[in-house]
Amino acid sequence: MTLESVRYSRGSLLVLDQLLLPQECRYEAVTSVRQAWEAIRAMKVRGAPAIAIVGCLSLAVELQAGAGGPGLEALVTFVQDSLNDLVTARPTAVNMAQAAREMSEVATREAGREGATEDAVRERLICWAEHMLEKDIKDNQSIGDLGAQHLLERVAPGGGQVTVLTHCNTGSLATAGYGTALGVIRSLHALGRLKHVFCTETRPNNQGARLTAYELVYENIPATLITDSMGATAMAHKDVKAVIVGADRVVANGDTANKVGTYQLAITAKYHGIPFYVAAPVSSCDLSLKTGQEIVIEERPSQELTSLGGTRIAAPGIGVWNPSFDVTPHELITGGIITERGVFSPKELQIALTS
Ligand SMILES: CSC[C@H]1O[C@H](OP(=O)(O)O)[C@H](O)[C@@H]1O
Repeated sequence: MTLESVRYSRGSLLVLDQLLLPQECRYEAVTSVRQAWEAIRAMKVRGAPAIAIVGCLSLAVELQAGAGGPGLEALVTFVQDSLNDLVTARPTAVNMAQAAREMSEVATREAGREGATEDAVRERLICWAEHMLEKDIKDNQSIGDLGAQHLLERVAPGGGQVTVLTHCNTGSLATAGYGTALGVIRSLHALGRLKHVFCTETRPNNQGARLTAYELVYENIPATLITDSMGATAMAHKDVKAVIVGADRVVANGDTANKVGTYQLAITAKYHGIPFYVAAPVSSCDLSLKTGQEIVIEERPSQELTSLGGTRIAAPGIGVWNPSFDVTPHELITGGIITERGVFSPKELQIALTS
């Protein structure tokens, strides 16, 4: 059985409180968009695809319970207001914003149909959100398989096993299941071609140590935890053949926002001649932005740096800068961008996704 970030059945949404892992595996009911917003903001649920899925499913749960209306106009306004609210929970990952745009279009289109009824529009919106959940798992499996194949052809064409390094959590917990970068690692393991994974500890909330390590142990994948600052020495001494990370937003020129620390790993990988891959669904690609400079980077509360488990560790009075993400320039993404539609160089991405 794989780990589930989300448990959903019509009218009921449970999310795994990831702040409690690995000590406790507790699911929490989400019955409203407001609760979803709070769970996303607090990082109980996290990861670009999982954020969008939980956001849209929370709206589906409210719609199933009869929220919105009466009347088509009031229903559409309720849906749009709810989606606009969800987008504000965390700004960097693009998936929630893309999903909000699409779901909002569905609401407007369905409500505008001749003879449209409130019940029919409600049903269509709920089905749309449910479909997201199914699609994400399939997309991740494609990312995993395409990425593993590409990576092996590049770094181990003659056969044999490979050691890889990954950053942050991009697994089942960050998606509807299987994972993006961690999906590639799962596929390598399933093929018998994975020798070892190095996973970084990662801020905020030590997601690598608490979540990625948990998933790797759970799946019996051979893995070692390192601190973020050990990336260079791991590449120099541990026969790392590729670095694979996820993404919160990939823009038109291939620049990629991902968990802070990604950028330094990409520089280090280039220095060592190690291919650097980004694995992300098309829903994490934002072709409306030309370069990474346009991406809004979320800044997290200072307590995430100054305290550990509720105990203050930093000198009182010290200033804090705590960006949650950084942007890796496209020229450092030397392996490619792995999507469910194929593996593309940053230069190829825009044309590949629009043709
Ligand atoms: C497949 S998830 C992509 C992305 O999400 C994480 O961000 P966060 O934990 O802040 O939600 C991280 O940057 C992952 O690489």
